[in-house]
Amino acid sequence: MTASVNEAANRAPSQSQSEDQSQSENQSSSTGTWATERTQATTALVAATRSLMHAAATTDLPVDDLATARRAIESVTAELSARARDRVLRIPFDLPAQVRAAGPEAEWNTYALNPFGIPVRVTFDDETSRGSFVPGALHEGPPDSLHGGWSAHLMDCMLGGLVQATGARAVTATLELSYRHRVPLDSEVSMEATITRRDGRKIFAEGWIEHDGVRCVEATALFIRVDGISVDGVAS
Ligand SMILES: CCCCCCCCCCCCCCCC(=O)SCCNC(=O)CCNC(=O)[C@H](O)C(C)(C)COP(=O)(O)OP(=O)(O)OC[C@H]1O[C@@H](n2cnc3c(N)ncnc32)[C@H](O)[C@@H]1OP(=O)(O)O
Repeated sequence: MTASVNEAANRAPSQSQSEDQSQSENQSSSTGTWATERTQATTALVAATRSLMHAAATTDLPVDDLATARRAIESVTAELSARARDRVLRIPFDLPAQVRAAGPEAEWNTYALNPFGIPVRVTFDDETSRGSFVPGALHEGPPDSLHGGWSAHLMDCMLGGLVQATGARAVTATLELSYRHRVPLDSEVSMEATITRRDGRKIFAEGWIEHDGVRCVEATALFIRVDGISVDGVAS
């Protein structure tokens, strides 16, 4: 079951070669026909780009080699930009809900289509979600520690993704974090999110980031339902 959901999460729309591909891909997301070669290829390209970002920021090669590498990267950038969309590909809005419905073994791989976001493997169990990832050099704030802004990104994604997985069209109204301990780099951290209360359009949730049994970051958030707004997909 996990495999089939992940395959779906990594598949793309079927009209990848059409002139109007950007619109087709974004609009097809709510119909379940988005799974084709394009999203798989984009997922692989995004993963390679993430590795490139890490390598570019941490390389210790001689300076002359850096100029050579830069020219190679600029060449690939020009090639990819020859035909571009305005926005990144979006996942279907209901993908997290599909994963949640598939059971606690099924995984949602976040940010498969956007190298800027932190990719997290998320599982759902009723009104709780869990995820893990290994922060690295690109995520550093204080020395050897996760930047607090990335913690906020992670918590918003965990809590917001859980809300989305319950089928609610909602946006974050407030997100409050307590940074209790630094989050070290290069070591796996675990995360959890739970919906704690609903009150009309309001959905309250809380979550945390934990390392080695220590709860480093705690978050509470308020989401407001915006049911009148129709969305085909979301960029995560
Ligand atoms: C963005 C547009 C496209 C959306 C498409 C569909 C979305 C489905 C895709 C989801 C994808 C995942 C998303 C990931 C999480 C993000 O990253 S979301 C992005 C960050 N968040 C935003 O951009 C939200 C910006 N803010 C807003 O759009 C509006 O302020 C809100 C939150 C919708 C509220 O505006 P409103 O609908 O006019 O609500 P309003 O009637 O003023 O208030 C309703 C109630 O909420 C309370 N409330 C409202 N705001 C607050 C607040 N900040 N603090 C405390 N209470 C508040 C009010 O006091 C009121 O309470 P009651 O009086 O009923 O007790």
